[in-house]
Amino acid sequence: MAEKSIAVIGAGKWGQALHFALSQNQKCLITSRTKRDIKDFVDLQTALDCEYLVIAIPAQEIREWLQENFVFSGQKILVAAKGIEASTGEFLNEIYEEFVPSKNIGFISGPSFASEVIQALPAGIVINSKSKKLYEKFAPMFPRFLKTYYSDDVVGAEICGAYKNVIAIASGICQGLKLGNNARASLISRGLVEMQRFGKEFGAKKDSFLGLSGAGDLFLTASSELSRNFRVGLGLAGGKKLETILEELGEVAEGVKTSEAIFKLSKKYKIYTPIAKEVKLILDGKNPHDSLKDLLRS
Ligand SMILES: NC(=O)C1=CN([C@@H]2O[C@H](COP(=O)(O)OP(=O)(O)OC[C@H]3O[C@@H](n4cnc5c(N)ncnc54)[C@H](OP(=O)(O)O)[C@@H]3O)[C@@H](O)[C@H]2O)C=CC1
Ligand SMILES: O=C(CO)COP(=O)(O)O
Repeated sequence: MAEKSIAVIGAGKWGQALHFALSQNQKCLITSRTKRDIKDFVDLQTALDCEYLVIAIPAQEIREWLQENFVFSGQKILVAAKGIEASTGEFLNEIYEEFVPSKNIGFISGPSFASEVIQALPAGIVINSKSKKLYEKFAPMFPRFLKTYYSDDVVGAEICGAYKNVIAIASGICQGLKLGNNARASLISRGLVEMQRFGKEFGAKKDSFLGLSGAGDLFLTASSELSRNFRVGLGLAGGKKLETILEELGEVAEGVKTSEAIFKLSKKYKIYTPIAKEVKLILDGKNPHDSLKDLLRS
């Protein structure tokens, strides 16, 4: 293993932004499934040989990718994805724990649009890990424009990052239907309560929902057209088919599949999650107007 070396795996929007950020303080390599003519691009094996890895492969794809490509040999890993596996309802930390010991892994959360990070605009992110030592190793690798915080609430951060994408879809629908700012604020704040209620069932800490990982990322994503999930909501409100919306987007919107996972988990554990449920029903074809009426009117 090449000691102190770092690589980003997955050169999508977020992977490239993280590569840019991590290249400020040290040399950072990058690799992806599709070869690209970009600075520091290497083959997968060269990246896997690095001591530090940042993995920016979407949640629904990661299990298969790990099974096919990854052998643990002491690497220290940060997971950049935000989502819950729809086929099993498993959180990313549960998937990764089959491959990586918990002291070697952390999860990035917090409000951080790739398009702003890649312009070196300031943001606060949280590195969530059972190991503070891991945080202390990664933190100095980030540039000053990304202020890093530590939390040991891995499951809380994961639920915040995944759930806010679903609320962002609902918020985009609300905006697309022109229901007004009051309605949108109601939806976002009820969404925060819903996320927290869901998280409680899995041992998440309340504070995570009130800080950068929860409220921070929710307010960002659920109120901006820079969010892919918010744009999915706008498209649904405009009567577009989901397939068309995703094709036009050309990037991942994790909230779509995550709403399925939340629906499943809520049923299994009997958790009251009305917004996520309506998002799932809309994605399955329910009229968005009827859904939002059901949610917002008494
Ligand atoms: N964009 C953002 O602002 C932020 C995104 N995130 C999260 O980061 C994750 C990635 O998002 P983002 O980079 O924006 O998404 P993109 O859609 O831009 O890119 C996803 C990348 O994942 C790679 N990929 C997809 N499927 C596979 C697979 N089966 N095997 C290997 N690689 C695969 C693709 O690589 P290739 O193109 O080489 O085929 C693609 O470039 C998501 O979970 C997202 O929620 C988190 C914070 C901010
Ligand atoms: O997680 C994000 C910002 O923190 C990005 O959100 P979208 O995937 O909706 O664009």
